[in-house]
Amino acid sequence: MKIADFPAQEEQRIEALHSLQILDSAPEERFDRLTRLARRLFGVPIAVVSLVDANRQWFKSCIGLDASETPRDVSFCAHAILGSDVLVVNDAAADERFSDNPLVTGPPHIRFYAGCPISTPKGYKLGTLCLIDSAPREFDEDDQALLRDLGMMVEQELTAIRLATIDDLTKLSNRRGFETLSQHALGLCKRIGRPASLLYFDLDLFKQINDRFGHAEGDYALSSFAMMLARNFRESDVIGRLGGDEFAVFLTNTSKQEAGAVLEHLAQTIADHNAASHRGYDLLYSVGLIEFDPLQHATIADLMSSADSLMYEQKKSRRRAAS
Ligand SMILES: Nc1nc2c(ncn2[C@@H]2O[C@H](COP(=O)(O)OP(=O)(O)OP(=O)(O)O)[C@@H](O)[C@H]2O)c(=O)[nH]1
Repeated sequence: MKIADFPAQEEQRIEALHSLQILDSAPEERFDRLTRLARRLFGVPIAVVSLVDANRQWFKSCIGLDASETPRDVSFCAHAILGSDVLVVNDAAADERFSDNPLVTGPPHIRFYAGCPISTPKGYKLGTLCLIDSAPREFDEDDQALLRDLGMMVEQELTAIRLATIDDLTKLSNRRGFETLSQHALGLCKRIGRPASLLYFDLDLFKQINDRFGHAEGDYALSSFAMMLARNFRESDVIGRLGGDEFAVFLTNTSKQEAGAVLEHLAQTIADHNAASHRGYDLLYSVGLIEFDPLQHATIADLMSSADSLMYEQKKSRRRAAS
């Protein structure tokens, strides 16, 4: 069996995949519709939207197969994402890359495979729309063209997810993405009885950056702040740009005291950035920190509203001090 090589720019590819926040998400009709359609059009028993993660392939939609993932080592799709066009394996038993693959020698006894790579707009191949049969098959040019068309529809659905939940400028979650993910994380903390905290940031005097240095510099300032947030918090924290110059971070399994320590570290990072950047202005912010209290906060919106109020108190007292 040949284990597929890693594609070029594997790290960026994985980052693009993870940024969609789609892995381990619930099944969705918009993808199931396409795998059902593929199965019917080609008359194959199995059709899958498979995403190739660091060590596994995970199935966003899987019709005709009772599995949600397999190790990457045995994945046909890990081979398919190395090319730019449909990978066709007419008879896996006669193909030395796959003949002793456990998915060929054991269930689901793959003999035929056709996988159309699914790309991001930047060209990272996240996975495939693939067809599987337990009997060998021919797959002519017309079949491949049809599979490409269906693959493009999967790409469009993935783009729609990205646009709906990711902020284009900073690549952080947008408000909708942040609320969805942090509501989910809050549910988890509640269930296992762990603390959670939320930070609500609003840049100070940001409008002046736009006014004095132009909108592009304002964009640069927002991106720099976002990057420092991303660098300072853990991967398990949810970071979002809520809109304009407002950002929030939801910290799982973190008390107010612990979040305060992370905040001090962030303050130092930003002070270092300001000292080194020489752009004619400093990045300044007000922040509200609140720990989840089940008696006060039923939803993430309650938590955000409390943190927003605290942020605003800080902003007001800074304005008073400055005047
Ligand atoms: N460059 C840039 N500016 C933006 C973007 N989104 C919103 N803004 C601007 O951000 C500014 C936010 O306004 P405020 O929050 O009132 O500005 P501020 O100067 O930080 O005010 P305080 O919070 O009271 O200190 C507005 O002027 C918006 O036009 C963006 O994506 N890029």
